[in-house]
Amino acid sequence: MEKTLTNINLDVKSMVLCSIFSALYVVGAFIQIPLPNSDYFTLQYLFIILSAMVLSPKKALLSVCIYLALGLAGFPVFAAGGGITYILKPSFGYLIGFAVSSYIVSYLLNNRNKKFSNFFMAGIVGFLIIYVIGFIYKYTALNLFMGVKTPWLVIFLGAFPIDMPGDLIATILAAILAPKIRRAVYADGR
Ligand SMILES: O=C(O)CCCC[C@@H]1SC[C@@H]2NC(=O)N[C@@H]21
Repeated sequence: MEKTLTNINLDVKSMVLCSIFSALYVVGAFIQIPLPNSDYFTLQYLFIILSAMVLSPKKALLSVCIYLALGLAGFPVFAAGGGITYILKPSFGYLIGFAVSSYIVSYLLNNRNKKFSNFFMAGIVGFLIIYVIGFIYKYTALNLFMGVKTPWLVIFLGAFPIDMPGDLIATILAAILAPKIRRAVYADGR
């Protein structure tokens, strides 16, 4: 299809947004409360879900991949630093979950009515993806890679009192903010 000036403008706009979100994941990782069992309450989740609600599936995934590449290359942009050995850390599963959920949440919203309930439901799917992948990885990392015997209940209870309620509130916040950001950014009502 022929590229019009408007198409190019929109593309530049979403690429800029994509980079802004990658930077926000870094900021989100710095705003944190360290918790037991290599867990951290951070604002990464809020920005991941928000970007998935605002960007197209490929752009949302790209913004997370840029972030992961920066961290794995050694920049201390994750909650506990960075570097290739970060893949052995118990919290790395959440980072994988960010990539998977960013694509799926955005995909679920494609061509959907942009009402709060659709944003919220898609966000809840993202929440479940991040926690399921995060928990399985954390269990494997602690029990197998690090040899620290940790039952599933301890993994679940570690995230239950602070992370999960915080991220449910973040999902609501993202579902409220996303339609407003989309209206401001996409003049074509996407
Ligand atoms: O090591 C990292 O950078 C990833 C940290 C991930 C923290 C997870 S995301 C889901 C849950 N909610 C939080 O606030 N913390 C955990």
